[in-house]
Amino acid sequence: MKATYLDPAVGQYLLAHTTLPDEILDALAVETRELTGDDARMQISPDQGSFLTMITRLCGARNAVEVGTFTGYSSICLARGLAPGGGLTCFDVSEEWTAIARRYWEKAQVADLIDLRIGPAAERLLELPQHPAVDLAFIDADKAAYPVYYELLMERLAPGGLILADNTLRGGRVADPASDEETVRHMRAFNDMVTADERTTSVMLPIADGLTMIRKH
Ligand SMILES: C[S@@+](CC[C@H](N)C(=O)[O-])C[C@H]1O[C@@H](n2cnc3c(N)ncnc32)[C@H](O)[C@@H]1O
Repeated sequence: MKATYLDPAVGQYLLAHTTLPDEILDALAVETRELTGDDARMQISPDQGSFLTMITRLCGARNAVEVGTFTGYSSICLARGLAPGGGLTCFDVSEEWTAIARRYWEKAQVADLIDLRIGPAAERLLELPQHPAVDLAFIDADKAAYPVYYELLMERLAPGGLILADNTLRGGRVADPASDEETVRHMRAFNDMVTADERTTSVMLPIADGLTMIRKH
């Protein structure tokens, strides 16, 4: 349970009443813990994975983008929600972590739907054409660069398209005036920028570590 600001009993109840991940995602979570140790905390939570599949499907997304793939959990969830004929373009700097993702894309039978671009996402996103427009994008990489990813994606987003930004609550610390961590300051600045953006409407959801849904007008 990633939502650390929730009462643990409520968190367990919530998980018990959400569609569970399948054995492929469970195996990926176990292998990620074995191979990456503490870095495994970066992986999205099972309830968030179910949400990503559902929202991708509800949007009818055909052209989806992920910034921050790690070992592949969220990319499998996004790919599973794509409309027929759709595709997902993934951006990450790590060959090592995404090699695990590639293995699990094969197991999940979504490898043919995913195009992985290795390198700093702020540079590689510039190569993404404006057409076809992006229907849905998930941002889950280095927090300082969220505003850059947001602008690059907004330029490529279809009217009515969605950006989902992860970790926008930082364990609730964004709302704690005593918290002065660098990533918390970055996330407060990003959240303020999103709220002030008149091109969009947004909703901050208290799922996992905070997930903001931003819809372009
Ligand atoms: C929080 S993890 C992503 C977790 C993933 N969404 C999942 O469900 O497992 C963040 C990822 O962002 C990647 N990353 C960090 N800085 C980056 C950059 N400048 N460009 C592209 N990817 C970056 C890291 O290599 C890491 O895999």
